[in-house]
Amino acid sequence: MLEVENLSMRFGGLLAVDGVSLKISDKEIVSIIGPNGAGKTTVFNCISGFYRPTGGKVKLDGVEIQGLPDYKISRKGMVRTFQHVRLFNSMTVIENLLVAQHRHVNTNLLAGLFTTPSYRRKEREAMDHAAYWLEKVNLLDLANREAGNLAYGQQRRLEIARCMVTKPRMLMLDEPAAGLNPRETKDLDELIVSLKEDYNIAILLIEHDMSLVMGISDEIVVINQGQPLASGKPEEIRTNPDVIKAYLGEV
Ligand SMILES: Nc1ncnc2c1ncn2[C@@H]1O[C@H](COP(=O)(O)OP(=O)(O)OP(=O)(O)O)[C@@H](O)[C@H]1O
Repeated sequence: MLEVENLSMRFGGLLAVDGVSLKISDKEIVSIIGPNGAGKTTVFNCISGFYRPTGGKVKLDGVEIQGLPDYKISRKGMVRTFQHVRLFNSMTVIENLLVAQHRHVNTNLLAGLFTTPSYRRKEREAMDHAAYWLEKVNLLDLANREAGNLAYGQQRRLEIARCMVTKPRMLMLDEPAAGLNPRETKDLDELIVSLKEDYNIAILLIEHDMSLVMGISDEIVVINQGQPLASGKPEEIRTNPDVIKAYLGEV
């Protein structure tokens, strides 16, 4: 589905990403790991259209999409979360999901002004869809709370629901377990696996929690100082001497 070939990104004199390649198929979980500052988020930013890569290709179903703006990439079904939660804090939980759906579909201004039957039907569908995903991430009871008042773990789940209401093919999660307690991490683990198994979503994950990564990934890509260090199945990565050295070097 998605192929990243020889990606590079330069910021002035710093080559933050240098020759990174990866592939992800439908219904696959691929994780990008590496020490702090390795270039993981920069890879995400290049794939999701926040940066125009300096070099390399990003292909979706064989079609090059590198350099397209983020909103066009998300309309192709590739959506992401951020390292730091970005919700509309003063809106309610459910409003956050309704806005996400509106921003994703082209809504007709006139239909909205005159509240035509088709507009009302779409509104109802959006509401049902939002409620469905709130239930799935265990936030339905909190639908009318202000998003900014939710606990941190709940905000992270709301972010995932906000991606899912747009019916993506691929979800890109940037450190979703950061700041979660063990119970919340376990719930997140189950949620991610369910998105893959039950909704056929491809998931690209950046995560520092190694037990989460090792437990759910089909494939792991390791980058170090912007460059590819290793890639393979979790058991291959766990025992790879170069990977062990890169991580020990960080401590
Ligand atoms: N917009 C930018 N301008 C200049 N330098 C940047 C920019 N974004 C990232 N960098 C630099 O690129 C390098 C890689 O950063 P990046 O955030 O991609 O790493 P990371 O692997 O995601 O790190 P972490 O695990 O700490 O989040 C770092 O040296 C960082 O300072």
